[in-house]
Amino acid sequence: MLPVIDLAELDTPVGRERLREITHHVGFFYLDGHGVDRELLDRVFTVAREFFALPEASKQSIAMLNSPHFRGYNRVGGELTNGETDWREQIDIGPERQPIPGAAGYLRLQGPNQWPADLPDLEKTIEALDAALADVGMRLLRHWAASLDADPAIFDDAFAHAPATLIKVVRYPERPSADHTGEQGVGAHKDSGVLTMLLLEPGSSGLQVETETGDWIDAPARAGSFVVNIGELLEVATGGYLRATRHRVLTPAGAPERLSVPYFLNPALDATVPTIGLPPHLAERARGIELDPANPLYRTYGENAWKSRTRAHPDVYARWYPGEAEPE
Ligand SMILES: O=C(O)CCC(=O)C(=O)O
Ligand SMILES: [Fe+2]
Repeated sequence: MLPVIDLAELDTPVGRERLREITHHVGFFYLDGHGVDRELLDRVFTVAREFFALPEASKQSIAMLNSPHFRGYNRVGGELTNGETDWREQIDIGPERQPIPGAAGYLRLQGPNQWPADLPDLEKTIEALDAALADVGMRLLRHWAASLDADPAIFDDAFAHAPATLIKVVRYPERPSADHTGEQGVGAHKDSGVLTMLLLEPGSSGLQVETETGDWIDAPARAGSFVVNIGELLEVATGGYLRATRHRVLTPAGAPERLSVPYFLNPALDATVPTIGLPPHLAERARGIELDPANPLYRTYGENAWKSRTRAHPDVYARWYPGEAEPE
């Protein structure tokens, strides 16, 4: 089972050291004591169910294909990980901002969301969730910084102006279905941002996490907890001391469906996450940044995000940015 950390534990040096070691070795844990209102979390899953139950035409009216900013709905099978089709439907939501006129490259990720006209509660609920989780996420980041003997506020600047949080509301249909017998709900990947807080529907399973020895362990939902994991930018910021762990979701076999809401806490698109100068006893245990030719890691969040968005949604990329280079 994944380790459990209570947020209150992190007020002590011993608790912070535990956070640091867990995220050095495992990179994933259950977070208890986060203080986010239970009723809000229930509301998130209620509105998620309502969204997925909308008629296909309503969902398609906010298709991501309409959005040069990679926002909106993707039907089941409309997304790729490692070049393979993921078996999930989802809506991708980011900060509600105007596009940047004349923007090039990753700055084109900034822009408005698409909201379903038939479900006004979705926007309100996601807004409330964003406020609550941004607060928990920033507290965690300060604890991480302190655990690495850095200034606890070292990450604050990168998030102070226009953080590029991404929230997904996801449904994995059951397996097998008439048109899908494969296991890939979402293929093995690292998250591209700083840290992810994952809300799992109570009772659900299917998430698997890769261990240091290359085995896969199950991470079922745990009542009252979020699952937290490190993204690639924290691996980069710590020279690989903290681990951006690969994970995947198997489509539910013998269970009706699975809902999840991953919350990706990301800095501003043009922010470069500061490199943390580790004290010698930690530096000697840093593994270095994983050099995977198939998955380059960038220090600027927007570059990393552009890589992951264009790879996951080649149809959106081709429609809005024809003639640009293959996704990296
Ligand atoms: O749905 C889940 O449990 C995990 C999803 C995930 O890893 C992702 O969207 O990055
Ligand atoms: Fe993920």
